[in-house]
Amino acid sequence: MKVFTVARLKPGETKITIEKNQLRILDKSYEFDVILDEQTQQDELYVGLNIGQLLEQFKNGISQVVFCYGQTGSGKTYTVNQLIPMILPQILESKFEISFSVLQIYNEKILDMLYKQQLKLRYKNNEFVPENLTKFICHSQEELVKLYNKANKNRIINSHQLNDFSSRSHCIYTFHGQTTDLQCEFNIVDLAGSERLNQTKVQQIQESVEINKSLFYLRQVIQNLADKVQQIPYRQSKLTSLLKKSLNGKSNVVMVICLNPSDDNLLQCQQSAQYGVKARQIILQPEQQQDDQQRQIRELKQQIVNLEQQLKIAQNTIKSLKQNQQNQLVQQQQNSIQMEQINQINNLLGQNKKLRDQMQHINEQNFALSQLNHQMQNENQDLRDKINIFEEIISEDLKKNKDPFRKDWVELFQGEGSNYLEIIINKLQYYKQLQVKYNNEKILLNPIHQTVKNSRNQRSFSIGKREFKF
Ligand SMILES: Nc1ncnc2c1ncn2[C@@H]1O[C@H](COP(=O)(O)OP(=O)(O)OP(=O)(O)O)[C@@H](O)[C@H]1O
Repeated sequence: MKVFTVARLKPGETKITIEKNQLRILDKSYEFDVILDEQTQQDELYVGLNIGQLLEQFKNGISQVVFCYGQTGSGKTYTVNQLIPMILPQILESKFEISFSVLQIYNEKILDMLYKQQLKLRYKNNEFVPENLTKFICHSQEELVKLYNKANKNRIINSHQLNDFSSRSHCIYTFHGQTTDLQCEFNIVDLAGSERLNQTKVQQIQESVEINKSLFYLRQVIQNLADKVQQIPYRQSKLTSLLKKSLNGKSNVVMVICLNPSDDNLLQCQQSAQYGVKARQIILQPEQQQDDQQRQIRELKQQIVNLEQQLKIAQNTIKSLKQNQQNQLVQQQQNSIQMEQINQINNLLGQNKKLRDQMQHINEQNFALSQLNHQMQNENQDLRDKINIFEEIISEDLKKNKDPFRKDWVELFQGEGSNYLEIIINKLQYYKQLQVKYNNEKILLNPIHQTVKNSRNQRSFSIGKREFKF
């Protein structure tokens, strides 16, 4: 897509001829997309400039810029004045919030036409922006008309030799469209007239020098854009700086070449037409402009949402960690209680084992004791039997007056003594020892009483109820 170029002829006698979209000026031909002759009416201007389509594109967020270029008195302001009233009612019929601003560049100074103040140019986000430019938000056509008239009233107009109502400044009318995420502009640029210096009064020379200088730089920018030169010298003038965003290829551009076709202006017409032809070579790729500020706000808002979500997750994590910590504490307490219980159980088991060992030992002792008891009882019984036998024998012997210490008794207790008395004493000692060993338990039925010595140094002992003295 290229810059759309339109040639518009001001009414008047002329030698310029039109063949389809070719303009013949003197010996040269110039091709345009559309040529509007001197008879063109306002509605035909609307169609010729394709305004309906420009407005549609604007409503889709694509910026538009219409330049009116030409020598002084060629009908630039006339064209702009026809154009803007046709745009006003329709531009409000969009999804955008519309605000309106007007600025002019006069002697390289930028002036706010709605607030009458000089503005500074600031380089921001790769663009030149007039600082503090007044933008009035408009909701009705009447508001827009009022502002438009106010701006025109403030515009610096000077009478000079060539045009009694010549505008000596470049003027940029801008409709700003803004949605939450898109911003676009519809710019109408009424350039100051190019003229030859020798045709101007001396006191207006400074104005003309500045105008011609800025138009020269604009021509240079357009030449470089057409030739696809990498470095475009936008910074050389306020005009080219401000038009950078319109000419950077992302906006749709319409160039209206206004021609005053009278005979003494034919060379000027050739220069202007040549300018249009050059502009027609510029390649454009119009696209929607994201509102960087809004985009940043949106991104920041999204970041806030993300951070809030992360915060929530972190809070939940902390909560569950605390819960876990508490659970762990409870678990630890339970574990220590369980450990204590286990230790107690182990202690009890240890004690139990000791007790069982003791029990086992006691059982073994009991078993040994019962065996010993059994053995003692047997021995006791044996002894009783022997004592009974002794008693019988002794009583028999006593009856028969026989010596009770007979040798045959000793045979009965073989190995336990050499005589009856020794045998009895040994047995008594043995039973004593057993009594001491087994805690004086009366496990023995001791029928034999201890021997004692009497005053006559007689020893006696008793067996059962009997007493023996010797
Ligand atoms: N198409 C047209 N039909 C009728 N009159 C026109 C037309 N174009 C321009 N004129 C008249 O020509 C005169 C100069 O036009 P205009 O002021 O628009 O020129 P200009 O290019 O803006 O000049 P300057 O650059 O000096 O401001 C005005 O009186 C205007 O009414």
